[in-house]
Amino acid sequence: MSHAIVSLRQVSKGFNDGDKYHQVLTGINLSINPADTVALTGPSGSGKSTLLNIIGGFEFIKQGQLLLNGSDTSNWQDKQWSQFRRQHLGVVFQQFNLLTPLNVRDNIAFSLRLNQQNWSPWCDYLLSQLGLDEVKNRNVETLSGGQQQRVAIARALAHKPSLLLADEPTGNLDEKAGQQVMSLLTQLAQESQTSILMVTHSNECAAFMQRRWHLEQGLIHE
Ligand SMILES: Nc1ncnc2c1ncn2[C@@H]1O[C@H](COP(=O)(O)OP(=O)(O)OP(=O)(O)O)[C@@H](O)[C@H]1O
Repeated sequence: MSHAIVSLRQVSKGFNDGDKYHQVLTGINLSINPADTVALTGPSGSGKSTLLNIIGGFEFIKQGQLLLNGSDTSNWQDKQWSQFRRQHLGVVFQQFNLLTPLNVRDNIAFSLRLNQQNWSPWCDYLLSQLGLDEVKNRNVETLSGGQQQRVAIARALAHKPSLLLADEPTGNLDEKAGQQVMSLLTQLAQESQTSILMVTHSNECAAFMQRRWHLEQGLIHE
C-alpha cells in the first residue's frame, strides 16, 4: 500500500515568548503524496519555517500527529529521525550552507557519505544538468550565488530523497538566476520522483509547484 510521505493531523505548535505563550500553528491537517510539489506561502511570522522544521524533525510537537511514510513519529528517537533524514530527506535553504573549504564534487560526496551512499551515475547526471561539470573541481567559495545554489540542489537530490524541504531557495538570487534554479529543481525532482514542500514569498516561484498552500493565522488554506 502506498502512503502519503507526510501527514499532519491536528498539529498545533507554539513558543514561550517571555511570560506569554505564542500560538503559531492551530490544528493543521495536511498530506503530501509521492511526487506532489507544493508551494507554501503566507505572511512573515505565520509559521512557514516552523512547519518545515516540524516535518524535518528539527522542531518537535506536543499536540497532534506527524506521520512520515505512514509511520507515526511520536515515539521516534534520534536513531529513527537520522535514518529518515539519511534515506528520505533533502533540504535546501536560502543560505546555501555549503562546506566552503571543499570543491563542488567533494561537497556532494561528503553529504552522500553522511547518508551512507556512494557516488552514482545519477550524481554525474545532476552535475551536468545543473551546469556544474566545468566547475566541479572548484572551491565552492569561488562560485556565483546561482552556481552555489545549484550545488546545494545537487547535494540535496544526490541520494534521490522522497521529500525535499526548501526554504526560500531563490531568496538570495536575482530574478534570472532564481527562475533558472526553480526550473532545474522541478525538472530534477520530477526525474527522481521527489516530492517538494517549498516556502516562498514569490508568486513566480510558487507557479513552478503543482499545489499552493497559504498559511495564515495558524491554518492552511489551499
Ligand atoms: N525556536 C523558537 N522560539 C521562539 N519563537 C519562535 C521559534 N521559532 C519560531 N518562533 C516564532 O514563531 C513565529 C513563526 O516563525 P516562522 O519563522 O516559522 O515564520 P515564517 O512564516 O517562516 O516567517 P518568515 O516568512 O518571516 O521567515 C514567529 O513569531 C517566530 O518568532
